[in-house]
Amino acid sequence: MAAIYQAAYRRVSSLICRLHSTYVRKMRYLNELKEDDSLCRQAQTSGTFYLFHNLSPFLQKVGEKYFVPQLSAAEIKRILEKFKETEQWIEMSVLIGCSDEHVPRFALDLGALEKSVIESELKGSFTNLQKALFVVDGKDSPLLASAQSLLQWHNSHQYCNKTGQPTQRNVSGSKRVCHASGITYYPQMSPVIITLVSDGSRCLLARQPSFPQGMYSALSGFCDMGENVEEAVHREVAEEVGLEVESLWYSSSQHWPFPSSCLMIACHAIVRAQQAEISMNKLELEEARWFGLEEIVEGLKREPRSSKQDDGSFLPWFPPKQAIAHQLICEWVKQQTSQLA
Ligand SMILES: NC(=O)C1=CN([C@@H]2O[C@H](COP(=O)(O)OP(=O)(O)OC[C@H]3O[C@@H](n4cnc5c(N)ncnc54)[C@H](O)[C@@H]3O)[C@@H](O)[C@H]2O)C=CC1
Ligand SMILES: [Mg+2]
Repeated sequence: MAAIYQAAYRRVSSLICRLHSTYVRKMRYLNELKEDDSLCRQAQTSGTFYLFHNLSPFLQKVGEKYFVPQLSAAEIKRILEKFKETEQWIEMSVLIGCSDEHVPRFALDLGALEKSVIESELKGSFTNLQKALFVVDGKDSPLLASAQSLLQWHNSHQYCNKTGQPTQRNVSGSKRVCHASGITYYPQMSPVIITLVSDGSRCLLARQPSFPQGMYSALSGFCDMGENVEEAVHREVAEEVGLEVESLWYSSSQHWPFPSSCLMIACHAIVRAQQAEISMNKLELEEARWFGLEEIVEGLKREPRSSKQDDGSFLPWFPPKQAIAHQLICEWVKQQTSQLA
């Protein structure tokens, strides 16, 4: 009897497994790789690798386009042999995802090896992440950003905060453990709110002194300990421009690797048109002002290069489409235009 139940159970389980979508199977496989060291070690032999050098990703240029090559384990071994290094280096890679066909993807930083040798061998160049994110295909930039953030996290968490002893990573790189204290460290992100404030017909954009000339963006700020998203939006708007938010709603979120792993939580906020006088915090901002719809539409068309005028001043332009600030601004334009229609 028990055997009949077992057989029936196996049939139902395998049917459920087949019914699972490609996405669900992929996520379950990735989770297994994170947890199971021997499975992950085996996966490294059949996976593909994104290369980094001191946290700069490796890109290849074909014509005017930049690509992020995925190298096989065999190609990595060939490069390592050039340096008379062993394939043990592959163990320093971190798991960053997998294809729909379950080919795992890893990121590996070869920062200790001579950059120019790798570049000429693989015919490409290690490019600063800030530049790389804006020149590669849209689907590759989130992958590069999260891979670099994870590599950076490992670099800065080599030692236990409590004992000062070296921490040991698991094979996938999803955590580090201090065996002396038993503390497990997981990769961290800092929550940051980014808010496009509107008074109903205009939106508020600001400049930090570090921004490139002419660029304006939505207000942003790190969440304080214990704060929820709504409280952080209210506080940042009050702190930076002296306004009181009446209502707000969530738009979307984005992982942002600068300065190190932020989770950008994007919201729209409304302030009362009668109480919209800006009182700017000069310690944080260089300029903050209201923009009308027309000026925003013009600014969205403007390239950073074309923003400089003959008298040396700069016309306003906004963050590129890879930044969530851009999305907030486009959503506001859509909202305003639909109101006008
Ligand atoms: N993807 C996007 O569209 C945009 C992303 N950002 C990102 O948002 C982040 C935060 O924006 P800000 O307006 O500069 O923040 P902010 O208004 O909170 O000011 C930054 C200051 O906050 C303090 N701070 C508090 N917690 C911090 C933490 N965990 N890490 C670092 N500093 C902390 C520091 O004193 C720092 O100088 C920046 O890293 C920036 O790169 C900003 C605008 C657009
Ligand atoms: Mg700020």
